[in-house]
Amino acid sequence: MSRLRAESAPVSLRSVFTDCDTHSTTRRSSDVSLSAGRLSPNSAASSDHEAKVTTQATTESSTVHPVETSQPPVCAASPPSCLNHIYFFTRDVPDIAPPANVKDQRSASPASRDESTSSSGSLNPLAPTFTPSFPSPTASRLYELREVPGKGLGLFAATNIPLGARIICESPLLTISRNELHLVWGPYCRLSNAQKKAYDSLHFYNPPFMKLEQAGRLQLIDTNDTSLDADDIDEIVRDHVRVMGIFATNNFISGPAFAVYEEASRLNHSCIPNVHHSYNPTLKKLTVHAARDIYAGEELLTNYVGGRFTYWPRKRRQGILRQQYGFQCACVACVDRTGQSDGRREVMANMAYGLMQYGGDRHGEGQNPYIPATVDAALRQSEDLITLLLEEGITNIELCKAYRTAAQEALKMQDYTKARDYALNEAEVELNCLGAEVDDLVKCGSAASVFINLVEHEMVKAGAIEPAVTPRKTKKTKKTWSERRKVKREREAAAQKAEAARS
Ligand SMILES: C[S@@+](CC[C@H](N)C(=O)[O-])C[C@H]1O[C@@H](n2cnc3c(N)ncnc32)[C@H](O)[C@@H]1O
Repeated sequence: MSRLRAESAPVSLRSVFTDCDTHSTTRRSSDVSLSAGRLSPNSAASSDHEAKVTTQATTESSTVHPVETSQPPVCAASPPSCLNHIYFFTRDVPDIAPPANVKDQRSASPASRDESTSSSGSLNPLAPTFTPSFPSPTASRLYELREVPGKGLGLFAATNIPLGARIICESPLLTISRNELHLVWGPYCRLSNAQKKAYDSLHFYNPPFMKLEQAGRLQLIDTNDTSLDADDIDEIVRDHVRVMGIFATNNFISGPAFAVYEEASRLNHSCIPNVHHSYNPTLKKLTVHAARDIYAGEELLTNYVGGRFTYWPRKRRQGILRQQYGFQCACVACVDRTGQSDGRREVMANMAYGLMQYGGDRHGEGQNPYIPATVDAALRQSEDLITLLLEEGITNIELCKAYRTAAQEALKMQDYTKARDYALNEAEVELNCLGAEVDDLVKCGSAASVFINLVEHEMVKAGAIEPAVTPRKTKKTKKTWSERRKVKREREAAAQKAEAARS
């Protein structure tokens, strides 16, 4: 997570949206969503809110990029990432670019489909309904902390958790405003004793590239205290290293800041996560949602390195995780020696990059067989990307982005029904990953609900649907799409509960 001088680091997720700077760090078009949004380990995954907007290819996890510099150390993880709501393909995605000798592997892809099945065949990406199969849980606490062999502590489902359920909604324990680890000491000293105890109990890792000891000593030079002897200095440096190392290993990108959480920082990593973490600027809390149905007893696993890292091959992902967090990932995707997972991810990277190039800067055109030649081909490629994501078990913000792209291409083809269906799927995934409080995305114009309105507007213009009857103006404001959806979900959950009680 932490690194020295993160500012110079690559982009963060947050920076994904240039023109929507409510949470400035979070969205900027040139970033892709990287990771979970932590500076360090965790930072990658989650500033989901941020992640949604970005491009798919460029992001980095905040934590993950070590910066070679002689500056004082900082948070590694941070660069920018926030994954939360940011998604979308933009133009600037060099990191995801396929190598120059890229070959068209579509035909080799396990999920490739032939032309005859392209839009409506058995791999129909419209099929998923994202409907949870468990009733809403009644337990007040959905998870418990347990030891996990080889991983330290981790969080486990204490009950069956349905897709989309909010598992954690937590305020930060310690926050710093920039990704510079030396900033952690001040806020740490201001914690209460109980908070310090909680902080000190979190996992400590000292990533060698962060040179934390050097950083601690530099901080002491600043104090210029001549009364300290060598032992005092060693002890103080050890304390600084511990406090910075804990932050580096446990922080999440949290809006414009970086924060460590008492509960969420216990989440371990998987490259095929079953939960999605994201900082919610409306709630000012980190939320963790079930990205699929999770059975009681399963470990809750988030992705420390989301965004563009999603598409990286196993070795590259593992390298980052080893460097930043000091562990060897042994998730299903990382132990797959058949090459299927890596093959899928490589094809997905090429497809995502080709779609971005198609929609924007066609740099390298002619060399990249994944730049679609027509709108129809772009639609099919985005559908294939969805299929591959689903096959790989990735049901988070990257999937949102892919649905949006498919919906946009369908709209260009004036296939309004399909455009709306994909937009609705995107909205489902958004709701499952982020919850209904996406005011920041609505404000930026990137929320799924905003896009659905646009699609419906186009449908009305084309005469495909009747215009909605304009309600008489009253003082009461109209419910947003996501609010209506939330109410519907609550009703469905209540009905399921009643049904479960009856049986
Ligand atoms: C944010 S902490 C997660 C909670 C931590 N396991 C604990 O005991 O508090 C990150 C650290 O957890 C461990 N970890 C996370 N995911 C892991 C995985 N998939 N395999 C092994 N260790 C993992 C690594 O030591 C990593 O530095």
